Amino acid sequence: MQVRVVDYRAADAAEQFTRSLHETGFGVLVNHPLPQSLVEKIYGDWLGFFNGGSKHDFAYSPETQDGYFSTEISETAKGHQQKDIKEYFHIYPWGRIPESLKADALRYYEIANELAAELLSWVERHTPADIARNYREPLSHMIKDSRLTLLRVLRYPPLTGNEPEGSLRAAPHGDINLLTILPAANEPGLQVQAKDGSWVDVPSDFGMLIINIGDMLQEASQGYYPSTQHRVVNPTGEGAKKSRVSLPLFLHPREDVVLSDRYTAHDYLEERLRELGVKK
Ligand SMILES: O=C(O)CCC(=O)C(=O)O
Ligand SMILES: [Fe+2]
Repeated sequence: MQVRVVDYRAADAAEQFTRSLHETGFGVLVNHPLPQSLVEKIYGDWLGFFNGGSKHDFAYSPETQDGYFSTEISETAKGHQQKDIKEYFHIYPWGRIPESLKADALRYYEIANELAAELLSWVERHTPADIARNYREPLSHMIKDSRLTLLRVLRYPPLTGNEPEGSLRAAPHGDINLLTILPAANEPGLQVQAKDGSWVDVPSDFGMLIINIGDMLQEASQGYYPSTQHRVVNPTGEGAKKSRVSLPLFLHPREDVVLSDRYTAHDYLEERLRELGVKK
């Protein structure tokens, strides 16, 4: 399996890109409109935040899910026993954000959200009619005025050598939401699972943008767009001494959106957060 790298400016970009999403659950864009200088500034500034002590003043709220998630309470991927080796901060425009990091974070949130909405409209336009018939409302409508779209700043600390046997920076998982957009991280490690079970590196040259389908869109599209398992593997050699920073935006529908006969977005999210161990 090879995840397609598509030029955002190409005339057939939407077609190529959505085909990759249909076939693999993943797509990669180059020449996209997210400013790389802003991404790099956010990586650098937040690395400073994670290296400092004030992060503990922002301990996450289980109720609202905003704030800082330490390595101790970090997610345990669905079906796994070990916690991931990561810490992260959840940014919502209405949530708590460190004052000195706020302006850049909100600017990025807005630009990334706008691009994600455009990519979702590509997905919608390239859904076969017999599948699209079952969307309860247009996909582009599902995200309008959503308070739940979430920007996560992730920091995977350098490895100490004392990590529990078998634990990974991020164990295999599918994302919960509709669509995720993720600028390439500052270090490698992201892999996607092929249909034969093998793990394949996702093209992640610095500056590329990685997009993947989440479980909610898989549910709403009856599997036409698959939410593919992915993971972040542990580095070896020199790489093990370095932090890895990444910045996924998880595009979420409004919570009253009906995804399928089985689920509203609200019920789906609650169930998944309980499974991850970050909600009671
Ligand atoms: O850090 C990465 O590259 C991927 C992160 C991820 O898959 C997630 O947080 O859901
Ligand atoms: Fe993920």
